[in-house]
Parts: sequence; C-alpha cells; structure tokens
Amino acid sequence: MTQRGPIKVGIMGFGQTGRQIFELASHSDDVEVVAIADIGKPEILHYLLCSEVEQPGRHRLEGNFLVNESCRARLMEIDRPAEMPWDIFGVDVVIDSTGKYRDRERMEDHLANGAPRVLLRTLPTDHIDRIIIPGINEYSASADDRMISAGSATTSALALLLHSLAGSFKIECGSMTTIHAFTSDQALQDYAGSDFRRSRSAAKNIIPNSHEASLWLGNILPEFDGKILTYALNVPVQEGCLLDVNLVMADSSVDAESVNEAMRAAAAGSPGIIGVVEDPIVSSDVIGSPLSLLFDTKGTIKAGSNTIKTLSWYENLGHAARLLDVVRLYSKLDQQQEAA
Ligand SMILES: NC(=O)c1ccc[n+]([C@@H]2O[C@H](COP(=O)([O-])OP(=O)(O)OC[C@H]3O[C@@H](n4cnc5c(N)ncnc54)[C@H](O)[C@@H]3O)[C@@H](O)[C@H]2O)c1
Repeated sequence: MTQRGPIKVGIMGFGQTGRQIFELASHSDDVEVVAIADIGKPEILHYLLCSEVEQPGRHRLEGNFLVNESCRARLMEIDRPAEMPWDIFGVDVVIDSTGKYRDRERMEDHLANGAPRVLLRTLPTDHIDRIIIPGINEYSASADDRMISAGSATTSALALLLHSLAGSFKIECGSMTTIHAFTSDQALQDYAGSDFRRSRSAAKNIIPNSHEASLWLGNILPEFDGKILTYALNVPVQEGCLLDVNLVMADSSVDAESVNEAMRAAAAGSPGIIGVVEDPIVSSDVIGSPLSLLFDTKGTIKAGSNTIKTLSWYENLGHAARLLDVVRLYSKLDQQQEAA
C-alpha cells in the first residue's frame, strides 16, 4: 500500500463548526485543513478563531493563509461552491459547514470543482448517497459514496439514544424536544425573517421551532421510521443543548433504573461518543464536551405504565468531532479499496 500523508480537508463555511473542525484538525496528526472558503474576510476569520481557542498564538495569518505547526490553509473569500477551485488544493474531502448548501445540486458543484467527496455538516434537503452517524451505521459507508451527511448534532444525539435503548427494549413511539442554544441564523433583536416566531429576539425568548430529525430518522434507523416526532425550543443560552425524549415502551415492566442501566452499557460500548452523567449538571457544564450524547441518569422518570422520559446533553463540539470521524472513516475505506 502506498504511504499516505494526512487527509487533506477543505472547509466551506468557517463559522462555529468550521473553526472547531480546524482546531481539532490542528491538534491531530492525520488531518490537515488545506483550504477554507467563506464570505468573511481572512483577518476577521482569523480574529474569531483566535478569540475562542486555548492557544490563540498558535494560529497566524500569513497573507491569505491561516498557518500553525500542522496546517497551512488558504483562505478564499468565496460564496458559492461552483466558484471554489478545490482541485488546486488536492483535497480528499470538502466539509460544507455553511448550513446554506444542503441540496444535491450544490454538492455536485463541489464535486465538479475537484472535491472527490463532500460531507455536509447538517441534514440534507435531498436524497444523497449516505447519512452516517458515528456509533450507529458506519458499516453502511461505501468507498463509492460521494455526497454524505453526518446528520446534525441533535439528530445524532437522538439517534444514538434510540439505537442504544432499542438494543434492550421495544419502543412503540415517542417524541423529542431539543432545548437548544440559539444559533447564528437567529436575530438578537426582533427582526422580520421568513418565519414568524424566529423573527423574535433570540436573546430574550423561548422560541418554538420545528426540527427536521424526524424526516430523516428512518434513513438512519429504519425501525423508527414515522414513530418519533421532533421539535425544538431555542432558548437564550449560547452553548449547551438538552434533549428531552419521551418514549412509549411496549413492555410495562421497563422502569427508570433499567433504562439507566442500558445507557451505562451503551456508554461503555461507545467511549468518546456516548457518556453518562450521574451528577446534577446544568447546560454550562457540557460546554467543551466532545461527546455526541451525555445521558443524564437523574433525568429518567416513568409516567403511567409505559412512558419513560429521558434527558441527555450535547453541544456542537461533539458534532465537529464526529464530522472528522466520518472523514477518517472514508479515508480508511479508500485505503482498503486501493489495497484490494
Ligand atoms: N451550531 C449549532 O448549534 C447549530 C445547530 C443546528 C443547526 N446549525 C446550522 O448549521 C450551520 C452551521 O453551523 P455553525 O454554528 O457553524 O454556523 P455559523 O453561522 O457559525 O457558520 C456558518 C459560516 O458559513 C459562512 N457562510 C455563510 N454563507 C456562506 C456562503 N454562501 N459561502 C461561504 N460561506 C458562507 C458564514 O460566514 C459562517 O462563517 C448553520 O446554518 C446553523 O444554523 C447550527
């Protein structure tokens, strides 16, 4: 097998997720970010990155390059995938973390411009080659996949919870509400947008919002297709989200402790992805967690004969880490294909 260097990653959208991916890659020896496309100016993107990392001095802006000891990434002020010349950077994969380009057509633009593969930071709006949630369906990935999504932080947390519990219990149906930190597409003050409630100030309101996870859950966990409703409440918290899930169990003998035990076993089987917390934590305690799901045993309660309510924590950093897990998964598949 030929010796390969680090996996070369391009990022479109250097926002919270893009910067977290860059920072994680900068501390790894197997992933190098070589090009970044964003509508922001290089000096502002560099400034934002330095404002939130532990060692800001590591990252230098040298002309249009963002440089540290492990990466030299070209920053390009570009706003459409069709304009970004990925081929000249020799990328292995492009992560689109703009949140703007989620359809096949835009993903095809990335591919046509030299990205061998494109990975969405969020759920797609069209059917694409694969949705991969680390800890659930890595086995389904194929080296032929070109357009991939790693779900979203909320979708991953929900799917991991359901997948873990379905190993021990039969679940009839359920509902999920994510109590979600506000996102950058919300306005700080009341500001007319395309949605009534989302036009209200993120800083002072609990804002009910739809959530798309239910639309794609059947793609990830076919046994839950059409069985789980999903909803969001965006709250005035900057980071840290809480997944509130109510499940109707087929067997009335399932109690809170057996659910907690099943989640402890799931955490032991998926270290780094699922965790369990027995302490009485609050949302700020989860900031900086690289897990995708932190199950809160104190939140499990039973109502009536068959309903179990659970609470789990997560935040965006865990999702950035999973995006890199998916990048590594496909790199391994490519190597296996080359070797065959
Ligand atoms: N962070 C979360 O908790 C969360 C949760 C759910 C959904 N999302 C969505 O996922 C997406 C990414 O998340 P994020 O938190 O990193 O968002 P973000 O707003 O911090 O980052 C988006 C980045 O993409 C850039 N961008 C926007 N349009 C672009 C374009 N046309 N071309 C190039 N760059 C462009 C922006 O300048 C910004 O740097 C957003 O749409 C967000 O709403 C985020």
